[in-house]
Amino acid sequence: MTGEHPALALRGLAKRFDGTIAVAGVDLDVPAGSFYGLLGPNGAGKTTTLSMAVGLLRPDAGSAWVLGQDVWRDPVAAKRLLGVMPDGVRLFDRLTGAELLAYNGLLRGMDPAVVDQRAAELLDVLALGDAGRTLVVDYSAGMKKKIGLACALLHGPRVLVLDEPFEAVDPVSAALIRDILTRYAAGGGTVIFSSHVMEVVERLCSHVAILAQGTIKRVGTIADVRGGRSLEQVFVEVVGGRTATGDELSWLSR
Ligand SMILES: Nc1ncnc2c1ncn2[C@@H]1O[C@H](COP(=O)(O)OP(=O)(O)OP(=O)(O)O)[C@@H](O)[C@H]1O
Repeated sequence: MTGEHPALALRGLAKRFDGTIAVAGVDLDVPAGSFYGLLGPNGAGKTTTLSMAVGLLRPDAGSAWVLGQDVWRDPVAAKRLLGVMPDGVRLFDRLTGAELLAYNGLLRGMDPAVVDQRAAELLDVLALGDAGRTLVVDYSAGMKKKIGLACALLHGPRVLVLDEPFEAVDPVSAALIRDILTRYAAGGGTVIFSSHVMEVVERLCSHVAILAQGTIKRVGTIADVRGGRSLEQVFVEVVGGRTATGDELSWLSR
């Protein structure tokens, strides 16, 4: 039974790299059926947190559960429920998009006929149909995002975890991805994605967490976190940041 569990539950997740604390003890509950945005500035620890949450990076401390399945104790059960689009992880890029999808489907033990049918549909919906015979290594950055999303969706996961899905994606493709994710969430799936883009999170998400310096600074529904202000105002207040005095870079002025 997974019905009563959060889609994703993180407790005390922590990671250090060579003495630098990347993630300093993250607790988070992502309700099943929510559309969850993980916001944070560069270096906040978003990728590290999501990688530990989905079983790609072993935490120094803490635990992660997907719909009640322990990601680190029972990775196979957890990964069956998960679709993941990591950031910066190399795809097997000497394959065409269609071959990459077939490879992913067969690795997951799916029926080849189902893989073929879903792969064709995903390539078509993501406007990658014409690129079906192009090697992924020759795809643009945005096309790589889209084939990564197709790989994450292929087995019909219950929970989708996407690292920066809108980065390097043109507005038309971004709208396409938004549409697919909205339909997926409307069908009962849970989406959690990291982003720097306030408008996307504000437009799509039911919930948001703001991460800075490896800890969660704000968490809740979008309305609760905003508290009547814009998300950008809250983000800047939480994250801080230096204000230019106007004297810097004067050598750039003609
Ligand atoms: N493999 C690694 N080795 C050493 N340091 C790392 C490694 N991965 C991440 N870090 C450090 O951990 C911190 C958090 O990085 P992380 O990539 O999780 O942040 P992020 O919020 O995803 O950033 P961005 O928005 O820029 O992608 C940073 O200080 C980064 O330099």
